[in-house]
Amino acid sequence: MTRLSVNINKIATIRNARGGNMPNLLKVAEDIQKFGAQGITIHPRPDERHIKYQDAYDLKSIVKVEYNIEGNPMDNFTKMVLEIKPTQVTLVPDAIDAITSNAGWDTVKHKAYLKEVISEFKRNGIRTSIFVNPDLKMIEGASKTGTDRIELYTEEFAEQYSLGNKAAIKPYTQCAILANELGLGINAGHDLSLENIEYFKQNIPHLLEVSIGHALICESLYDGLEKVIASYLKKLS
Ligand SMILES: CC(=O)[C@@H](O)[C@H](O)COP(=O)(O)O
Ligand SMILES: NCC(=O)COP(=O)(O)O
Repeated sequence: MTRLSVNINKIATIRNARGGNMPNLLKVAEDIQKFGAQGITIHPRPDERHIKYQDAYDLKSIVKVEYNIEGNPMDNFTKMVLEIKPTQVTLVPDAIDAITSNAGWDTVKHKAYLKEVISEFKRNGIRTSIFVNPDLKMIEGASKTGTDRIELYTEEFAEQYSLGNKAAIKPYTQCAILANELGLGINAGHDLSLENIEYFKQNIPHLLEVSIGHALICESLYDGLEKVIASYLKKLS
């Protein structure tokens, strides 16, 4: 089974548009869990344009399933994660002003740095995952950082799949096979959707978890969160 972790950044985006508390992020997180999602993901960014750091703290007592916090391990972020102690931290090498995540780690170049931050999180009982492009060298590099898992960055797959290029799955499959051989757990995310998730799941062995936000919230505008989450769960079972 592959677990579904729902990224709720976009709920906070809508809330922040008016400065009030509608929609109520905590209530939505509770409902998403009630609808069967096995995880809640947030990706607070330094400008707090969607998830605010305070949200990350407030969610701690609300999230009863896996709590996954994503971000670049800069000082404020690291301090917050160490205080909250979520189930998992996913390290993403975002630039401060990135519109959204747009690259994985260079796990060879940043091996020493990643090793250091990963060991600090793990010492505190937090599972680690690092965001990587589907590149065998980066998977090999990841295995030398001590991380528990990798998150395959799926934007390129999603883009190519939408254009009809199903062969774009190949590097992802190869990376999943290698990651599993090297003892790494496999997560994936970015631009996954109801359209592409089934094909992705069928072609990625040992896929433990997907985190999905943007498309899932857009799909829910038409069909509602409960129905959309049920559709993902069916495709991931
Ligand atoms: C790592 C990843 O792919 C997602 O967390 C994505 O970056 C969502 O972030 P935004 O909602 O800010 O686009
Ligand atoms: N880690 C990926 C994530 O949390 C959601 O990405 P997206 O579905 O919003 O592109």
